[in-house]
Amino acid sequence: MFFEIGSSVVMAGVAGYTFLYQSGNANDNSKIQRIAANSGLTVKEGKKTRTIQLLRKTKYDWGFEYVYRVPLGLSFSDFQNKRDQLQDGLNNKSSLLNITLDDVLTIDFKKDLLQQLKDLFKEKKSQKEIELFYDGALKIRVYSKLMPEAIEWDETLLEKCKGWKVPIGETRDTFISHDFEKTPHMLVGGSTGGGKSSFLDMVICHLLNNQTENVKFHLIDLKGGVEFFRFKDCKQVVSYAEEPDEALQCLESATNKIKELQETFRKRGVRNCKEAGIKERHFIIIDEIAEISSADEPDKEVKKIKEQCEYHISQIARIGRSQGFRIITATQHPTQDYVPKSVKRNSDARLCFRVRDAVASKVVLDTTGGESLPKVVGRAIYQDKGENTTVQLPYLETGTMDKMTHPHIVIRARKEEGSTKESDKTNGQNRKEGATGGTDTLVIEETELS
Ligand SMILES: Nc1ncnc2c1ncn2[C@@H]1O[C@H](COP(=O)(O)OP(=O)(O)OP(=O)(O)O)[C@@H](O)[C@H]1O
Repeated sequence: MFFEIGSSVVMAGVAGYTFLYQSGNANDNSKIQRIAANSGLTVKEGKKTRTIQLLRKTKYDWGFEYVYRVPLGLSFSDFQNKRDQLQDGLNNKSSLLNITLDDVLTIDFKKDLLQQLKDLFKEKKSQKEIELFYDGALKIRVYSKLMPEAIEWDETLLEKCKGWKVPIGETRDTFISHDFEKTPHMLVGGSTGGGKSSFLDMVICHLLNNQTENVKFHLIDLKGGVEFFRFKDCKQVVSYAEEPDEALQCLESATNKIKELQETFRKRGVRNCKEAGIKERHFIIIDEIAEISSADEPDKEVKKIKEQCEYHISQIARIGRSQGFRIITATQHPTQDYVPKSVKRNSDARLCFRVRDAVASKVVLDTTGGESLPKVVGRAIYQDKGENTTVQLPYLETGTMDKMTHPHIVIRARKEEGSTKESDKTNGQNRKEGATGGTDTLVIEETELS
């Protein structure tokens, strides 16, 4: 009897909170409209003052999507500028609870009820987060669960992402990865400090560990080597560049290899590396592609080099996939000038960190949204074959990255003393690729095994 009364009280309490939560949702539309009106998102038409008008409301697992007609005279960016007001307004009731029937069923009535309720309420006390989109109508997504603000990389991700998969991150309720075998080329864009290079580093570490024997890297680090230097002596790195002329050598050697393979495939009557039984995959990774854009280059000679780089990038993106070549390009300046059309056309995967404005978002994603991401490092919109998902990327810290890289480092041949830094590196690489004409004096190649 006592148990029945107790459990009824508990259920009634929980139901009360659940109602509060649900009615919170029910009120979201009127709140959004009030916030819009109070924060000046209105236009005057004669004597009337107009604001947004609800067209439809749809419930999803993650929350609700409200679609509004925007009065003439207001633009999407007017709403984006008021994103914080809209979100804060929806959260001004401090105790919104997201408790479902499943949560209630987890309560064990034989144990300390009060403690269990306290724990449940603590866990379920939720804030709402919003995202804005525009496709002729204003869409406001109200998420009932916050995205994680930071995720530490851990070793279980190596198990979760087998084959040619790499982690992308966590959504509000699931983990997603990217499969370079299914979608080979990727464009990564976002303002400075968003997490682009850290993502590229994580991709390299994953593939070094999960595809040790099959992966080949062509690393082009135009940020002065600060990002990829730790990988340059890895056995799997077949070419490495820090300057546009070195980048050209890297890219040329990649296109030559593609053409060589095309010829072999033709002779063997096979269409691609899968049919040819080739397990090797080449990753050309370029961190900051804007640095090899010919668009604003004043120096004639350098411009020529950059134009050739663009030509090779375009070739690799267009014809490389059947030969097992994948290209990942990253930029903090996503503009039409800096991202070659062929890269965009052929990169079915996109990763867009927060960008300055809708124009930049459209360059990366072909749609707006990247400019409305919250200012959270590692937060991005992942797009695979046109479908967008907001994710929080895991962060692989430097110490762990070094530990993962260390077993793959080999001692390379060094060039004669007095050689320039650039030719030193490329000669070492060319020798590895089998090119002739190097003047190396020392040939040691020692692999440290884990
Ligand atoms: N997923 C993440 N989660 C948390 N912190 C991160 C994440 N990724 C990067 N960071 C932090 O943000 C810093 C900047 O990241 P990163 O260098 O990758 O940015 P970026 O977009 O490449 O910037 P830039 O274009 O200026 O080089 C890192 O040094 C790290 O401290």
